[in-house]
Amino acid sequence: MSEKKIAIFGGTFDPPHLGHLILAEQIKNNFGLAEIIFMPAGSPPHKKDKKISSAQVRYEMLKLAVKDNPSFLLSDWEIKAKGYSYTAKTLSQFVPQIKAEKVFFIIGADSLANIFEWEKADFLLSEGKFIVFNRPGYNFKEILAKKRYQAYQQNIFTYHGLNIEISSSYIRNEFKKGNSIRYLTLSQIEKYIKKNNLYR
Ligand SMILES: Nc1ncnc2c1ncn2[C@@H]1O[C@H](COP(=O)(O)OP(=O)(O)OP(=O)(O)O)[C@@H](O)[C@H]1O
Ligand SMILES: O=C(O)c1ccc[n+]([C@@H]2O[C@H](COP(=O)([O-])O)[C@@H](O)[C@H]2O)c1
Repeated sequence: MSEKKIAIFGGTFDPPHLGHLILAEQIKNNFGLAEIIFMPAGSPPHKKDKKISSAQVRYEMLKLAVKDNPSFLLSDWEIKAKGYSYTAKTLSQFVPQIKAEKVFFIIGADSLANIFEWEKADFLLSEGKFIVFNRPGYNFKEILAKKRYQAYQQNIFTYHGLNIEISSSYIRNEFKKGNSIRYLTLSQIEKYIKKNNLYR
């Protein structure tokens, strides 16, 4: 029997966009993952001073995002956990509960570039496995050539798929300006944003 591989895709998801879905699907295909667990951060540690939508709202949007893909699951674990959503906590407390031979974290190249600012980064990179998707403006080779990354190369799996320029901040800004956000996210999420009067 082949080993079951799954990944956790953590993020703020304010809002979830097509980039998140495209990269998750591409990674699922290319790494032979059985499932991807989308994990909205309850309290994102690096967005302490930023105005973000409530965890409940971000969770509901993500529910709409994953509902048509049976391989995309959703977890409220980081939302229910107390305090900041440190990935080190998710690795030590949530990952051991998962029934799979291999568990990866999915991040974008921008997150990889900042990972040494994360809580317990050395623990994360030595005990966790990261699948990293390219992001415009970030170069895998340049990031990984830095000395601090050298010891952890065996736990960092890069995947170069499509270059996707979409970001949640772009969507929020466009929407705020009164511009259409059609085709940047799913239509049901666009409807949700309008109905709940987000980002105005
Ligand atoms: N277009 C993209 N290409 C590659 N990685 C992405 C892309 N969008 C998001 N990610 C990755 O997905 C994870 C969650 O991202 P997040 O929910 O913060 O979206 P974002 O578009 O980066 O948001 P914001 O613009 O508000 O910073 C992060 O690890 C981020 O690097
Ligand atoms: O653990 C940390 O210190 C830490 C710092 C910044 C980001 N993260 C996690 O990285 C993921 C992407 O974060 P973000 O802010 O780009 O949406 C999300 O799961 C965050 O909880 C984690």
